[in-house]
Amino acid sequence: MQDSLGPRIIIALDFSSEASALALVDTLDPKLCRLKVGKELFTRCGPGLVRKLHERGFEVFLDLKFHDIPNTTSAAVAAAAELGVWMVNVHASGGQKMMTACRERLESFGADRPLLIAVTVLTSMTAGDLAGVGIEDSPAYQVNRLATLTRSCGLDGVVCSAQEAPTLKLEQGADFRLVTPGIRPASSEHGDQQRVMTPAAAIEAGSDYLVVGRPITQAADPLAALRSIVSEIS
Ligand SMILES: O=c1ccn([C@@H]2O[C@H](COP(=O)(O)O)[C@@H](O)[C@H]2O)c(=O)[nH]1
Repeated sequence: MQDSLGPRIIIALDFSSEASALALVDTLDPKLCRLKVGKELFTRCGPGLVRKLHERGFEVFLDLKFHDIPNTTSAAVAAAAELGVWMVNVHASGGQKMMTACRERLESFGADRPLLIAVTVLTSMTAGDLAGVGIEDSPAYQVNRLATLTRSCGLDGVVCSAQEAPTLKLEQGADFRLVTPGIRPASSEHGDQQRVMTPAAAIEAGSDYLVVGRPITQAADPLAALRSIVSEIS
């Protein structure tokens, strides 16, 4: 699906080496997808790998989920902006002062700044997992609470599951970006994901960007798996 949002699929490059990540990337087309670099690949390969993805024409979501004091976190998102990434994220549970500091720090990058979004409740978590960290509310309630805080700090959107997307689109507005992992084509195993949805249902629910990892990266033919998802949401 191509519209004003650009490619809606973000492939999670959860690989343990640059060689394995680039072997996949070199089969892909930047017109069909963006790429996500997360904690393992970035910790192993660093900013140089992000530059190689940029050289190949891909926009990069740097998914490091920063969570620290405002001074530290805002400096980290500025470093991501200097790297030229398309999107960067923090944890909404870092709170109002941390998120506001990050948003303000990115203002100096003007129109070239990355999109800044916040993680609400991880898609691997259930109500029971939330209770285990002292939150007795449902995932849907907690996601909406953190999304409201995120929007009030002026961020561009949140990471949530597609199951929460219909409520968030209504309550937070159409322009507030919803980035949804936990995407599972009907035939795919859920693995550690708990709050899941199929690609077509996620778009129908109001997701702006679908984060897809293993259903593509572990497929026998990753490009065919990507094309199948692009076709499903078109
Ligand atoms: O709530 C969240 C936040 C981030 N992720 C990340 O998305 C991908 C999902 O990969 P799959 O293989 O499709 O499960 C992965 O990189 C996570 O770190 C998430 O799943 N949920």
